[in-house]
Amino acid sequence: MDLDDEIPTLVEHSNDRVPLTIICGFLGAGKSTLLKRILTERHGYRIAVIMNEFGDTADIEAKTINVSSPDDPTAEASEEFLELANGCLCCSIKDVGIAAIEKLMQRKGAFDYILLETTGLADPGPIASMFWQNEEFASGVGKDIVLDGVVCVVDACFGQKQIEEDATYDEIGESIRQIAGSDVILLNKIDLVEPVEAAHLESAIRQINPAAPLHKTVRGQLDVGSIVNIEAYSTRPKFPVHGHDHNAIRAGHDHSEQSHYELRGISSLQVTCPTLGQEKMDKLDAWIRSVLWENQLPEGTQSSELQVLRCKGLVITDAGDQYVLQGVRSMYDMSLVGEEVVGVPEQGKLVFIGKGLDLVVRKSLEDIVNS
Ligand SMILES: Nc1nc2c(ncn2[C@@H]2O[C@H](COP(=O)(O)OP(=O)(O)OP(=O)(O)O)[C@@H](O)[C@H]2O)c(=O)[nH]1
Repeated sequence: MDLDDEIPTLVEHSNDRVPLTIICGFLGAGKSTLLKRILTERHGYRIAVIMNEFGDTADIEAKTINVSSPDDPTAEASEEFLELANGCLCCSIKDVGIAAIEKLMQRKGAFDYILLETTGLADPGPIASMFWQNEEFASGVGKDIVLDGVVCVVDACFGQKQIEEDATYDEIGESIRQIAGSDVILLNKIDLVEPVEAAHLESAIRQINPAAPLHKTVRGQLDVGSIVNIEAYSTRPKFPVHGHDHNAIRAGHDHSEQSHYELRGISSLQVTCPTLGQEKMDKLDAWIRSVLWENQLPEGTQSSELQVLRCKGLVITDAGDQYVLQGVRSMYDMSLVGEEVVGVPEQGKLVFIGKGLDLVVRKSLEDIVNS
């Protein structure tokens, strides 16, 4: 295989793009409830929401605008736009693919943010990759859009069961992929479970994705600012501090009852790193390329089924420069943080989420950053 063919080119984003957040989540977890709330609440954002169905929105004060083509009257039933009193624009389209987004972008100017519900598109990875990296897309409708982040709604009632079922398959299950690939997690329907159950599920989620902030919600009630404009793909990652570390399971070190997720499903690897000189930066880059592109360690060590779904990090050089690592599957970007960021942390941090991130992989990475 010619590796050069496989190297993805990252798209340069211009500033006047409309940010887009992908909302994924388990079936019935509360994605539509969250979106409907956003569509009716006064929050000051002009958000275009793409969802597959309106459901019972008769109570939403709105006028229906039919944008279907006169040449294609059959499209009438499947595409609808509602302009809402709070400035939001609701877009109901059966297919949430490119065509839907193209239709929406014809109304550019009517909104300054897009929320995309991924009903029927269980794994957010491919769509996140499309907005982030796909050059063909970027030269078309994508030139007006920038990926802001991925939000996952987890059902507090059934999330635990879902994760456990997914963890028993050889392949990484959908719910685990969703949690792994997200930048913000909503643990919804918290009103329906006992605190101890919620804590248990939170631990399982933390084990899969320790890097995403988690909000416990009832009917998706939270500050809209917690899920929009988080700039997950363009700023320094904000690693949450977990208050209950005895609950938060650290991958690779915990042998509690939940460690079977690590064996069968996916786990995370977190490594703090001191400031790095150029040589170590180069080695780190080579390590990331090997792991993300070739699914193996640079020294050629075969690690069982190594596969990274998501990575994030902050790396600080000896010169005080800060680089942000962002990765979705095989794509990654290591970009210099602009001077507008005040204050340089003393150490960096790297988080990898995926399969096969065992102690051998940890040691290989630690050897580079700590040597
Ligand atoms: N008690 C309770 N019910 C909720 C909550 N959030 C949503 N629901 C209910 O759960 C059901 C499913 O919610 P939806 O918002 O349709 O879920 P969804 O994720 O969009 O579902 P799909 O599109 O089918 O995947 C609905 O009956 C909601 O009213 C919550 O926090 N608490």
